[in-house]
Amino acid sequence: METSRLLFGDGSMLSYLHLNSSHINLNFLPKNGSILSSLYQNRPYTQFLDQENLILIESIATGFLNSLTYSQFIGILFCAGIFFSQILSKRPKVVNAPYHGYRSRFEPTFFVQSRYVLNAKNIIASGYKKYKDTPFVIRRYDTDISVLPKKYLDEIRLYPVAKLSGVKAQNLVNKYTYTTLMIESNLHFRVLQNKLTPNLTTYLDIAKEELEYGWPIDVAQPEEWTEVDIQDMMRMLVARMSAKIFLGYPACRDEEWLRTSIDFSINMFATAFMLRMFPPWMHPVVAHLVPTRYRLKKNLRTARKIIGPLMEKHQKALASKGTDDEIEEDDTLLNWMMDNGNEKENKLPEMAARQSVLTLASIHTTSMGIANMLFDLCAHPKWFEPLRQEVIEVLAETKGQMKAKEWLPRLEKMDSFFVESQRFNPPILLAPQRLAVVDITLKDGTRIPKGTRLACANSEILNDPSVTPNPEAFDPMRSYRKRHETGELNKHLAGQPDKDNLSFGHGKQACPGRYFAVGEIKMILARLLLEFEFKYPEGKSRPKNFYADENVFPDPRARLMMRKRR
Ligand code: HEM
Repeated sequence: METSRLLFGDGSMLSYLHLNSSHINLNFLPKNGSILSSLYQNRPYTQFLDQENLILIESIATGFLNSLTYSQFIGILFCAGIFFSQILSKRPKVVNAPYHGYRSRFEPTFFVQSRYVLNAKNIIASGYKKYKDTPFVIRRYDTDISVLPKKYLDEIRLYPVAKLSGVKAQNLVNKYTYTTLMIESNLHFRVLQNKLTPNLTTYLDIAKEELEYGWPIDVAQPEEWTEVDIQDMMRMLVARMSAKIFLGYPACRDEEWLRTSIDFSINMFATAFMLRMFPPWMHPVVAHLVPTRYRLKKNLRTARKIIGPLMEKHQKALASKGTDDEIEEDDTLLNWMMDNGNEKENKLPEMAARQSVLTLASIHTTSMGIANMLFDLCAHPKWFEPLRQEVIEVLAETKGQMKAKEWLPRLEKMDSFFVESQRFNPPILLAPQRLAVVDITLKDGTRIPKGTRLACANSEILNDPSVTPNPEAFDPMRSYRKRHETGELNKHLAGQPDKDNLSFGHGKQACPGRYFAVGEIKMILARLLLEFEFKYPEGKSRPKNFYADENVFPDPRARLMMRKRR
């Protein structure tokens, strides 16, 4: 039988394991002495354990270890590693803030962290209810998160990114998901803030061209009621529209890029989620065992293959300016990034990774927003007609031209519906999230040590009766009424962060793509409402949301029935 040996102990004690293909055989030396007695000799424990007890404990331990297979043994070592590093790792928190989520004071932290994976909603909700106006701390595998009450938001938002960083608080385990570049430079943020948002309606019109192209391809066109995967359809449409504004033609028609941009987010999320379950010291090993990380690498290779020629083309176009052979090109965000990026940012691997990161931020969040609105409409079908009528009226007013500048602010009821749908289905339960880069003391003396993870319970704030009266009721015209009753027509709109609605984050670091997202969502929903009818399949109702830590998803198995409008 083939055996291998692992040396155990501290040299003075020669003990070794014989490992064969199935089970572990322990041969401890010295043979007659006991491993425990060797271990404990000259230690104070010997006062409490006589020789007989030590031998008994040793024989139980030896028997147990002998019964293990090699892989079980490694598994146990692995779990023990995780367990102890959870206990020993340094996890800064707001000073004096209580931990929340324990069932009893004897419950091991590892159990609380494990419960958080699927049960974050209940843990955050009960913490918010209990502590509301004071900070409390929740425990995730990889970190503790100090949840701040909203009274601190005005103060927090004034801190610059160098002191309270949103990007450093992202849960992407950057080193192993190739996203360190997001921390090193904010080109992806600047392009959205300085180019996309100031030219919002121009880019929405550009995106609309791609919507029209993709419509007959991605959206089923059934004459009779047909079951469809609406989430998949929406992802594809949004991926096209994003590709159009970021990369332009022909990349926006390249099936390989569209698939890659959708898959990248899934692989990134799955990789980061897996890694967060293990302590950082295990990441160099575990990262190699996570299959989605290999897919992520493949996605990045594809991104480089597709984006490389686009970058070359832009360089050539720049060189041709003012010559007789001037090269024409699309007005893309990639071009802006190249024109405004430094040498490092303009290197192909970095640019390709950054474009991929932008798809991560934009595609799934937006497509989930549309799918959720359709799920809510089917659950409350009386709202189909008012929203549809609004679209028809706006079309009539804008003489069917539907330029974004004109229709975007007019779809007020749809806007209000989205705000309510997002209240019930936030993409994340904790927003904004920040990492304290330095020690901070707030005006009331609250101390936030460097390294503390901070967040607000956005979903709980939105569902607080003091913010949203009768929060259990799905009342999609809440923000519409609020705006018209108070005359604050430019407030309470979707995508406008305020202290009571943190769905897109808060302050200067709030989502830089939010206005584009809202525009895209309205554009797609308007056309769906004009052309189709929707309902749930027989016997089905609104699908429940899924939770993974604080992230929220619609059930991926959920289906809708659709047919062309009659
Ligand atoms: C319904 C759709 C969307 C939702 C709910 C959403 C939500 C968010 C939230 C909550 C944040 C964190 C903000 C903070 O920490 O204060 C964020 C960040 C971000 N979002 Fe969005 N987002 C959406 C769509 C988009 C789109 C369409 C884009 C791009 C066009 C985009 C680009 C980004 C980027 C780049 C960041 C990270 C900024 C940074 O590096 O700090 N998002 N988003």
